[in-house]
Amino acid sequence: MARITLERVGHRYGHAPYALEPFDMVLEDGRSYALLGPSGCGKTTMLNIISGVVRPSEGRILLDDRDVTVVPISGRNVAQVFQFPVIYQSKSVYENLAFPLRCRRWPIARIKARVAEIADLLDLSGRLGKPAWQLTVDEKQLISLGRGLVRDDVAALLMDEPLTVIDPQMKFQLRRKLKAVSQKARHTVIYVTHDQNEAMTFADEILVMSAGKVVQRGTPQELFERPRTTYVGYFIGSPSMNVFDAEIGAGGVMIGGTPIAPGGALPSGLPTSGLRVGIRPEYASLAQPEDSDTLAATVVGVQDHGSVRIVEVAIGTARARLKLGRDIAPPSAQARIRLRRDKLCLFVDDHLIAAGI
Ligand SMILES: Nc1ncnc2c1ncn2[C@@H]1O[C@H](COP(=O)(O)OP(=O)(O)OP(=O)(O)O)[C@@H](O)[C@H]1O
Repeated sequence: MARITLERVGHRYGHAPYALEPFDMVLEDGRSYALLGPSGCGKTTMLNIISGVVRPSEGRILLDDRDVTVVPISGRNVAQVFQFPVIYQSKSVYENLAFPLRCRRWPIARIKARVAEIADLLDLSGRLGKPAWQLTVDEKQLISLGRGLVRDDVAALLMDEPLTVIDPQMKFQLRRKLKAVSQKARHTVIYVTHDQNEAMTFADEILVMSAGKVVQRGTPQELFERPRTTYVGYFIGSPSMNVFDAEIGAGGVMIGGTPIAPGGALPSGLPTSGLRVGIRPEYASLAQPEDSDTLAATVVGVQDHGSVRIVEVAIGTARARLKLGRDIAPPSAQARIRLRRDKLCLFVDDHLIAAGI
């Protein structure tokens, strides 16, 4: 496996604006990374630059200490799995899985053992003798995944939305298996997805992208607790972070004239405008009678999500959502809301300046 270094790598397609703005990044050997962001933000471009499908218009790429910027895909020793199955239809499942190993001239006994291991992991053991064309589309995609995983000597394993065609019931289980096998092999994995749950369960670190830039990288917990911008607050979490316009007054940070963290230590030199407060729906609750510094809210709607209820409220002109356990009775039309002050995020011009006040 390899450490991947991107030095001032940027890319434009022809004369178009940057699809990927020049940036520096090191992806550590043996870790798994998810590239997460909306359509068109540059995820696939970054993946293709790392694989060698796209030559960046600027910058250098290194696999460990080897500069591979102009080395084509065939010379980079990377495995790829795409959104849709890429397999040999006329070959058997066994032959499809064994093919990358035969190309590396592995001994037959070792090939058999490795194919058996991967087939077992992906529940393909009973179908090894079948021609691939006889399988369903999600079974074919399992073969593609198997072909990506079967070699344990690749520099990196690159996956572009690999579970798109997989049955939703199977996705969760498969994500766990993919993570287990890549951890065991100490693969350096880069996994492109739109789906934050997929990113959170699969990756050691998530790279959140927006408009050709990596706007934050971190563990799922770091992105959840300390989003560097309101964009990351909105993008990570379900429902997304509540963000309110706020002001500084005699009572400290205030929302619509109500102090929410009186006496809290505030960063010095706060501007008088552009201040916003973010709170995750998980950290907002219905206030108890003894709570002080609570916000008056009008309940707008309640959605039942099985194990939790999402309660939407209006606080002055702002809207917010709360995530309440089923053991908590849904509120009546008027409610008071408490925000956990240790979980408040303070943003100036949409950039985080303090978490917990
Ligand atoms: N071959 C190409 N030629 C010209 N422009 C391209 C090409 N491939 C991508 N782009 C443009 O580059 C930008 C980034 O695209 P990219 O496919 O990397 O984004 P993405 O985040 O992977 O999107 P999606 O999730 O929809 O696949 C987009 O504006 C896209 O239109």
